[in-house]
Amino acid sequence: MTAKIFIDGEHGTTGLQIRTRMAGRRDVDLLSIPEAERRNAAIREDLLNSADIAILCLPDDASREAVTMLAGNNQVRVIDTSTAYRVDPSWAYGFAELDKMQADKIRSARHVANPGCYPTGAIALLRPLTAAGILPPNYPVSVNAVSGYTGGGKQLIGQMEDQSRDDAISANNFLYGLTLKHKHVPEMQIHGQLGRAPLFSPSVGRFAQGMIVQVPLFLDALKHGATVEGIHQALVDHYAGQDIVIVVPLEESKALPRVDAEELVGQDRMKLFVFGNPATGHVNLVAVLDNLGKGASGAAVQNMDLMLSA
Ligand SMILES: NC(=O)C1=CN([C@@H]2O[C@H](COP(=O)(O)OP(=O)(O)OC[C@H]3O[C@@H](n4cnc5c(N)ncnc54)[C@H](OP(=O)(O)O)[C@@H]3O)[C@@H](O)[C@H]2O)C=CC1
Ligand SMILES: CC(=O)N[C@@H](CCC(=O)OP(=O)(O)O)C(=O)O
Repeated sequence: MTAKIFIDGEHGTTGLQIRTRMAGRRDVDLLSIPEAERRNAAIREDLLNSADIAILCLPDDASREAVTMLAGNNQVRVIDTSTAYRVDPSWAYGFAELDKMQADKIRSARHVANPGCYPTGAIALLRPLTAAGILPPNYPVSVNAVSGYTGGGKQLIGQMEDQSRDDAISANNFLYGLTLKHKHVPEMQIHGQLGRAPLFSPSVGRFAQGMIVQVPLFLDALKHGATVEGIHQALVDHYAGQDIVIVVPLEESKALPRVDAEELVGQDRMKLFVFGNPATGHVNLVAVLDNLGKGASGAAVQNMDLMLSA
C-alpha cells in the first residue's frame, strides 16, 4: 500500500529537498500543491486532511496554523520541521539516535518534531555524556557553530546570492544571534539534558550547505577522572548498532589537519569527532553534518520511514 504524503511548504528550501529525496519511491504517493497556490489556506487544509503523513516545512506560525487545520482529525500523522513543537512533551522528538527508545517512540508517534540543524549536532555530542554522568548537570556548556547559508531558508539564500538586493549580505562569514537568545537554546538544553542553558554562538559562511558544531570542554571540570578516551568511548557506546551517526576513531581524528564543514553535503549522516590535549585537559567535541541532510530534510525522511514501518 502506498502512503499519502503532503509536504506543506514543498516549494521552500527544506520541502524541496524532502521532495527530491522521495522522487522515484513507489511506497509513497506525494500529494502536491501548485507553487502559485502554496499559501492558499483552503487547498492546504484539504491536502493536509487527505494525507497519511503531513510534513510541515513552514515557519513556526504557519506550522501551528497547519496543526490547527488538522484539529479533530485523528488519522493524519505529522512531522513538523519548525521550532514550534520541539520542546513540547506531547510531541516525539525526531532524533532517532537520542537513546535506545527514541526510534520506537517516533515509529508509533502521531506528532513528531524534527530537530533543528544546530541542536542535531550539539545534542548528538552532549546527550551521551550527560547520560553517562561524564558531563555534570551544571557544567557551563558553550556551543559554537557555522552553517551553510541555506540554513536561513529562502530569505537568507536571496540575501547571500543576490548582491543587487537592498538587504544583500556581502560578508563571507558572519556571527549572528548576538543577543544570545537563539531559538535553538531551549531545545539543546532539554534534549541534551543540561542543567543550565548552553551559551550558543552561531555563524554563517558563504557556502550553501554544510555545518560544523563545536562543544569545547575542560577535562578537570567534568566527572572526576574523565579522559579524552573515556569521552570518545561514551560516544562509541551510545551510537553502537546504527549507521547514521558515525563516531570517528580517535587515531583518525589525531591525524587530521582540518575539518571541512562541507564534508557531508548531500548525505544524511553525521560525523562526530573528539579532539583532545591531555597535557592541558582541553577537549573539543565536533559534529559535521549537512544542515539540509541530517539537520533537516534527511532527518524528516528518516522519521517518515520509521513512522511508515509501524
Ligand atoms: N533550511 C534549513 O537548513 C532548516 C530549516 N528548518 C525549518 O524548516 C522550516 C522551513 O524552512 P525553510 O524550508 O528553510 O524555509 P523557506 O523560507 O525556504 O521555505 C518555507 C516555505 O513555506 C512557505 N510558507 C511561508 N508561510 C506560509 C504560509 N503561511 N502558508 C503556506 N506556506 C507558507 C514559503 O512560501 P513563500 O515563498 O511564499 O514565503 C516557502 O515556500 C522552518 O521552520 C525552518 O526553521 C529546520 C532545519 C533546517
Ligand atoms: C543559518 C540560519 O539562519 N539558521 C537558522 C536555523 C536553521 C534551522 O535549524 O532551522 P529551524 O529554524 O527550524 O530550527 C537560524 O539560525 O535561525
